[in-house]
Amino acid sequence: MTVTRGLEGVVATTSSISSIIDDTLTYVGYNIDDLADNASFEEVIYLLWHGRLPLAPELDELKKQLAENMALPKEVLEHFELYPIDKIHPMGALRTAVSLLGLHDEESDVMDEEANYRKAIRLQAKMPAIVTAFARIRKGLEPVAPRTDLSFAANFLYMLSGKEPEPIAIEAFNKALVLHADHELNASTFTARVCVATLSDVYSGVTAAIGALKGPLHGGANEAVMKMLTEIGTLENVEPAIRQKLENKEKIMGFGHRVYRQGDPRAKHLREMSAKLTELTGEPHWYQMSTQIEKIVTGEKKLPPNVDFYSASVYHSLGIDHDLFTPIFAVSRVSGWLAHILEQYSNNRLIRPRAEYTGPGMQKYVSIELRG
Ligand SMILES: CC(=O)SCCNC(=O)CCNC(=O)[C@H](O)C(C)(C)COP(=O)(O)OP(=O)(O)OC[C@H]1O[C@@H](n2cnc3c(N)ncnc32)[C@H](O)[C@@H]1OP(=O)(O)O
Ligand SMILES: O=C([O-])CC(=O)C(=O)O
Repeated sequence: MTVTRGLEGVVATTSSISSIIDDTLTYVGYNIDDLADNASFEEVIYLLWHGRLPLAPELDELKKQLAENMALPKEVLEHFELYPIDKIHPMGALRTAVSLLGLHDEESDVMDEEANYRKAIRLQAKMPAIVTAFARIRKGLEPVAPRTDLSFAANFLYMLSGKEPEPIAIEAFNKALVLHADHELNASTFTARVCVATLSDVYSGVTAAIGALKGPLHGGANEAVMKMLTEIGTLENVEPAIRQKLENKEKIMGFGHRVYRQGDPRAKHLREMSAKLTELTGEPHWYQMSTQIEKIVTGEKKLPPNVDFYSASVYHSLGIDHDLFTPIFAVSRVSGWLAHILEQYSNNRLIRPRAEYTGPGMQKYVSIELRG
């Protein structure tokens, strides 16, 4: 047996959803730069789920279905009262709420193609309501009901703050959702595919994926970036703090990537947004500190920033609590998870690799009184 640590470079499936070839990311053949500059998140959802861009009536229909399915069942809203909401991480709450949603979906275990598509719509639509309701309830505020006249991006910001968002905030948030939607066989998407390849249900696949995204080596890195920026605090502190971290062999959050070598094509869009938004909020130091960190880390370690690095200062500038950054990643990435789940069902085979055993050789069972 040859063991490839972390499955690096192992091709585990075929997929027609997204590809990373020579550091270029495409969704169904469309370059991410093109989509980031032009597409609405709803169009991207359609693209990932149907393998083509929608015609106008198809997009209208998807928007209508999403809008109709955004509100949460009362059982899910009420469950936030069951735990000390101000002490838990919102990714834990999201993971539990999605699992609970499955219990209140009569079609949860219906395994035909159409039922699975309907569940995909319901889950995609309800993720923003879960994250924003959690964020408000823990501050003693009432959840805000979604509005059918707002886009997906605008609705998220509206449900979070209770105020109609500015056009620039909607544009930035839509772009962030487009950039995070899918990414080939990343850890959380692989998790979702492994789960549903046992012919388990859609809710189980997404619940498992949320668990995988939560970790700081994956989606949890965006929150960790903001923590690092906050701890460093000022532009003057950047140089000594980062050099110290590198000397201590600490990982600098938001840098490096398993697949990209020259750089993550999504980072430049987020860098640009970070420059614009931090200027507008009167906090340009977050952007200046970030570019300074990038200069040192790329210079010293040849490691370029990934999608999580500049998204931190972008979300901060939109007034979003730092521990909601990873749940927002999930609000976008669930579109990719669902596309992969539907693709997995359509051509399923159990995913079950092998492990090379490195434990002790054959041993004889000794009864407990004779051990020691
Ligand atoms: C959406 C996303 O999931 S994007 C990734 C988000 N995660 C992060 O930003 C966390 C920081 N980055 C990392 O931990 C890694 O770069 C990962 C997890 C993204 C990729 O990891 P891998 O491909 O497994 O690379 P691995 O962790 O083995 O690193 C290889 C070498 O580069 C170094 N390295 C990798 N990333 C970093 C980093 N961010 N800072 C400092 N050194 C790093 C490692 O220390 C290691 O050095 P060594 O060979 O001297 O021991
Ligand atoms: O692909 C990966 O390994 C991680 C990543 O960038 C993503 O999930 O967007």
